[in-house]
Amino acid sequence: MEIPLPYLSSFYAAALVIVITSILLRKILNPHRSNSPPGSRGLPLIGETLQFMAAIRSNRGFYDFVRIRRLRYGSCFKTSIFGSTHVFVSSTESAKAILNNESGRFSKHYIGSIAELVGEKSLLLCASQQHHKMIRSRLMGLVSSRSVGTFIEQFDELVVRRLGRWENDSTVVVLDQALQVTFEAMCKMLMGLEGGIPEMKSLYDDVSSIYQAMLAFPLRLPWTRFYRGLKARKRVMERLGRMISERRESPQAHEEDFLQQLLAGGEGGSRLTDEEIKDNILTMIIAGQDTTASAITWMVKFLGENPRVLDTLRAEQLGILERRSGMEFLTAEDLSEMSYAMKVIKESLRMASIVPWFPRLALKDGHIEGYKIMKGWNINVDARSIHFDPNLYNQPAKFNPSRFDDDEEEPIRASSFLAFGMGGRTCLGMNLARAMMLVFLHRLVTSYRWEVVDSDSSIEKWAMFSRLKNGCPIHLKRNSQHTS
Ligand code: HEM
Repeated sequence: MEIPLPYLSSFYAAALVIVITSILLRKILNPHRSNSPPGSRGLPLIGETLQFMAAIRSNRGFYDFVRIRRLRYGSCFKTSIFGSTHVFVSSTESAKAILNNESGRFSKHYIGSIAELVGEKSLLLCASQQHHKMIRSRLMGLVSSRSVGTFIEQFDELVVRRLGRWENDSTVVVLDQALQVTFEAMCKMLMGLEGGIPEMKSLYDDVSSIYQAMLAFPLRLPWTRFYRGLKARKRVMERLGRMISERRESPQAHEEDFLQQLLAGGEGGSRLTDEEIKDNILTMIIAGQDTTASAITWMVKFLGENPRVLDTLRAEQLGILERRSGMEFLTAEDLSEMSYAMKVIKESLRMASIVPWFPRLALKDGHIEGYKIMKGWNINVDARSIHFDPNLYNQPAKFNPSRFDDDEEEPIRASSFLAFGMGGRTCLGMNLARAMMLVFLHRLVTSYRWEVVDSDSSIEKWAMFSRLKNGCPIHLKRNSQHTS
């Protein structure tokens, strides 16, 4: 049946009047919206949560949700996820203002499910500046130059042992190897746990379940990912609780690891509570293991795809290997000589943008990039977009470590490189992360030649940090002239 033309045009005219009236009414009833950042709030109540969840479950990764909207709306846009308004910003000026937070207008804020999984006493979550300062100062012992020095040698021992087990002419999955070695390193440093004991395997599985639950829909039903994460957290907390009790009963029986330092208390008798200690040990494992392992995996992939860069890197690393011949494990001094490797690391971190955005909460009404921001909104600094901004990085999609040369005409400014964040919440473990990446790189390029077997760049579903789905499988040939 055909609808007569006059009816059709009056239908369209009526629809147009309704749309215009509703836009005008919304502006009159809610004056704040007029200067609000562009973007869609999606459906009533659920907003754009379904689209966000779809991105998490896709092979393009959860950043794709942000990327699409950034292209559609520009460098500052808003959306609504899990019942809250989220604003994403990607100019370096806004990033500096928000992350340095001199105005005190912002605090750190994660979605509730993450807070429940890592624990409310975690450094990652401390919202009050004073509480954050206290916890951070107590955790600083982990990254003192003495601790980092000891850690480098311990980590090198673990890497040498692991790479020594790889068979010539075989294929290994870099992500699996890196996750295991970074996990062993964190457990050794934090709790004095040695690899190979059965406890480590169950701890590894529990930490993986917690990680996998971080972006899951927060449903507490026994078959859900979130519920499994909460159960795993409970087991980790119980295990840490038992460890703390044993150490209190016989303090001399334990070596000087980080847990022991925390139990001993700081200068002036300041101590963290058991809850603070447990939440922060878990935080360090999660923050330290997954990020660093993902970064190592991307780095190996980028190097495999850029043979010239790999040749320059190998020449530098073989030079260092020869200079230190006969010495056992790498030291902080050795790492300080790895200037090209350091640029490879920076470039890999830029391109991988492991932590793609940094979440904050607006504590007051205010303005960002000329738009009105309301108290209680989530403000996210989109670091990935800054890392790929062609005004800041020439040919941003090209893997080019030399862009970090000191004598570059326009050196890269601190606010353009946000791999470890900026301001008071800068990554606590960045020196450990850099050290792990340098050590892994040194041993890999001096012991093996490799080819990336599967160049697929799909992102792992549900991953909180950007991780390659195939884990980057590489085929290895032992470098017979230069084994350590
Ligand atoms: C390549 C590896 C790593 C990357 C890319 C990375 C990245 C980041 C970033 C971007 C932040 C700041 C987030 C924000 O401002 O919202 C951060 C914070 C943090 N990172 Fe890392 N991280 C890495 C490794 C590590 C390691 C090895 C540890 C510990 C052993 C660690 C512990 C932490 C902690 C505790 C915080 C919270 C700091 C605070 O709020 O004061 N990270 N990390």
